[in-house]
Amino acid sequence: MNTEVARVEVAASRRWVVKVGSALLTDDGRGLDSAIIAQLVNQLADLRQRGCEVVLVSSGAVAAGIVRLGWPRRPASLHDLQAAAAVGQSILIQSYETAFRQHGIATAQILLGHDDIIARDRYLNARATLTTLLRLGVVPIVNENDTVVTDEIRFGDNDTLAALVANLIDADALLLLTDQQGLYEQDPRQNPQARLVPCCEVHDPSLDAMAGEGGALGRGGMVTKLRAARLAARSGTETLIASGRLTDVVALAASGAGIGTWLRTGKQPQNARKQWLAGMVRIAGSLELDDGAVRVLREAGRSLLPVGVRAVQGGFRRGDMVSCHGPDGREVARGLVNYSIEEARRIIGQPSAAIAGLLGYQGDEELIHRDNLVLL
Ligand SMILES: Nc1ncnc2c1ncn2[C@@H]1O[C@H](COP(=O)(O)OP(=O)(O)O)[C@@H](O)[C@H]1O
Ligand SMILES: N[C@@H](CCC(=O)OP(=O)(O)O)C(=O)O
Repeated sequence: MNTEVARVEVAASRRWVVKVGSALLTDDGRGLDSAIIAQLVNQLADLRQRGCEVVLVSSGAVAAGIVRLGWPRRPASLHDLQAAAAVGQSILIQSYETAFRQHGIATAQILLGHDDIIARDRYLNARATLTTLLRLGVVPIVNENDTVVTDEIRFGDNDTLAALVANLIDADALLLLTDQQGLYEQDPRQNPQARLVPCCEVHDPSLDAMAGEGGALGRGGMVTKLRAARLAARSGTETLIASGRLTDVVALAASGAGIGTWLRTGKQPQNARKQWLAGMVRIAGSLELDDGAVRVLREAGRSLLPVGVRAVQGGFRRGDMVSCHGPDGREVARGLVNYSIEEARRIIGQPSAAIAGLLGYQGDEELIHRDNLVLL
């Protein structure tokens, strides 16, 4: 694996997901470390100054809540953990909002479960909200919705959540900040002589034997980071695992400096994204397009508007995958549809400006947005 090429490519990344683990943020469970938060926020503000978009995925709610409630250790009971997360989440978000405000940057709290990203209709909603926030210049701060999820809080798996967010917004790079310099050939807590892996193809099977579990806070360790990097690679996102304690780690990562462990996708991002979208779900229906719609999809890479659709078939709901055919019956594209079949029947053949009048509410102007469309 050519480390130099990898770093130069990643230095060109524009859309970043940065994930910060509890181990780093809470000094291994001793409450939120405001110095680390301030430092991190300064660095993310600088990244924004370079013209990059940033989504922050931050853990730390449970650890902050435990300290606020005066509990001596992490509880075993699921409901206690959920209560601690609820207490800690507001402390966490308040700390970030205060720190980002110093830079004139607004933040947004986004609480998600894995199901919110896997269910097709919620996927579209989450994607639209996140991309709208990025367009508005806001930094979304994502955490698990610990009040309602159970598996995630049990396994403490914000690494997977960060990867799913990277898929959701087609991030160019995923930066996993933790308390180690990167992935070592063996857990350095067990073998301090272990060597750092600087760069590797993400699907290389030799990595599995290297990655071990997490520290005292009982989380996923490098196992979930490696799994997250593999998930992120589905949408062409490159992953860097690095130490959040390294001075200027974000700037170093963004300039392609030789730090941490890069896990490369080995694929063109566009191809990876299309394959991922195409292989995602079963086809729930079909749309018959007119010649004009086929042409703009193929030649101009545009979204599919209701006006270019002549007929619809199947039993699809918002967020389902549908296939799009030309007048000659040949399949030209597949994509995630913004309306159910009942709604689609009422708006096809009509200009988007008429949607509000036809449905009684203003939905998306496209039947399928170009970001959710794969040409065949
Ligand atoms: N091969 C490895 N290289 C580096 N760290 C490893 C490895 N295997 C296991 N680990 C452990 O993973 C921990 C980081 O993961 P975790 O505790 O889940 O942190 P975070 O809160 O940042 O997600 C490290 O402190 C380390 O003990
Ligand atoms: N939602 C939990 C996340 C726990 C978690 O994933 O922790 P980590 O492995 O440190 O990223 C919290 O905020 O405490």
